[in-house]
Amino acid sequence: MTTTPRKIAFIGAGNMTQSIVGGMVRSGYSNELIYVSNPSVGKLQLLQDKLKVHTSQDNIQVATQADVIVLAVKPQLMAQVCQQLREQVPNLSDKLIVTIAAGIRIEKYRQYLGDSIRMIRVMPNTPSLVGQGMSGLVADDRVDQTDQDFITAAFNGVGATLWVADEDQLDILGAVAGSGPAYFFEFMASLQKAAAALGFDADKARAMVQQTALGAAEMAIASELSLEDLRKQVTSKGGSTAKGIEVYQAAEIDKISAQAVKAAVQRNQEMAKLF
Ligand SMILES: NC(=O)C1=CN([C@@H]2O[C@H](COP(=O)(O)OP(=O)(O)OC[C@H]3O[C@@H](n4cnc5c(N)ncnc54)[C@H](OP(=O)(O)O)[C@@H]3O)[C@@H](O)[C@H]2O)C=CC1
Ligand SMILES: O=C(O)[C@@H]1CCC=N1
Repeated sequence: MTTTPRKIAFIGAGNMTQSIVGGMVRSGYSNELIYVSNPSVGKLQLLQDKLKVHTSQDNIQVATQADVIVLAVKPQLMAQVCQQLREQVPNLSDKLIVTIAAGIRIEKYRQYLGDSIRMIRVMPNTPSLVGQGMSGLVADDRVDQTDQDFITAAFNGVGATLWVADEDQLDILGAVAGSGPAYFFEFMASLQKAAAALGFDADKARAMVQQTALGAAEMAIASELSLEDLRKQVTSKGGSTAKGIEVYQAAEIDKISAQAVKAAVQRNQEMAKLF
């Protein structure tokens, strides 16, 4: 998909912006077209040194120059940041507004930024930094195909994209894929600790865990087998894996994941009300 490059401004230079901007530049998006603002200078300096994008401590300055504004602050700060943009950025309704914040609904942004905005909500994740992100997207009915293609291409540059039907689905995607890297890191850390407890030093334990995670993920992507069948391929009858899997199943791993995802969805819904 070829799209016309646009000037894109990120408001907030935290974890997620660092990942997306890093991934975009690495995938060939011109750093000349990327602007980032943040109140403290440390993160801006990092972006400037590594990626040579434009940086500023002034949200209004970067937002005014851009065709696309990406809101990348914590949900708690969104109202305040939007208020400032609404008051001080000329022609806001001509710009495409993208938000990556969890929870907050498009309807709320219309209250914050004015009823005439056009908006896409994206739910990315931090592996965008290494080009392996998973981003969910949903647009309001004012966004045209050109806007959708532009944002799809930008986020395809940092991984995979999935348009979802509505904001309820985005909450679920966020609870699985947005938060998901944290679940996988938690699980990987637990395996690392298990190996360390049996005598491996932490570095070697980490190396074996992360390479195994990578191999399993790549196999899952490459294979047409179900995840269940891939698991069975490893689980020799009467063998060692069966004993390990028995432990996970006895602890009801499916139930644990279902509870974790539900809890995260619920928090997205709470944030929609709170912020
Ligand atoms: N982290 C993740 O995995 C994901 C996060 N998200 C969403 O992305 C958004 C950002 O999250 P994340 O990057 O983790 O958060 P961070 O806290 O890492 O980043 C937020 C950034 O916003 C900056 N900031 C604070 N106040 C302002 C302001 N008034 N104007 C401009 N910038 C400001 C902060 O600067 P300073 O530190 O200097 O105060 C900080 O650098 C959230 O809404 C979250 O829901 C979505 C998907 C995944
Ligand atoms: O924890 C959060 O609220 C954000 C959204 C998904 C990942 N981080």
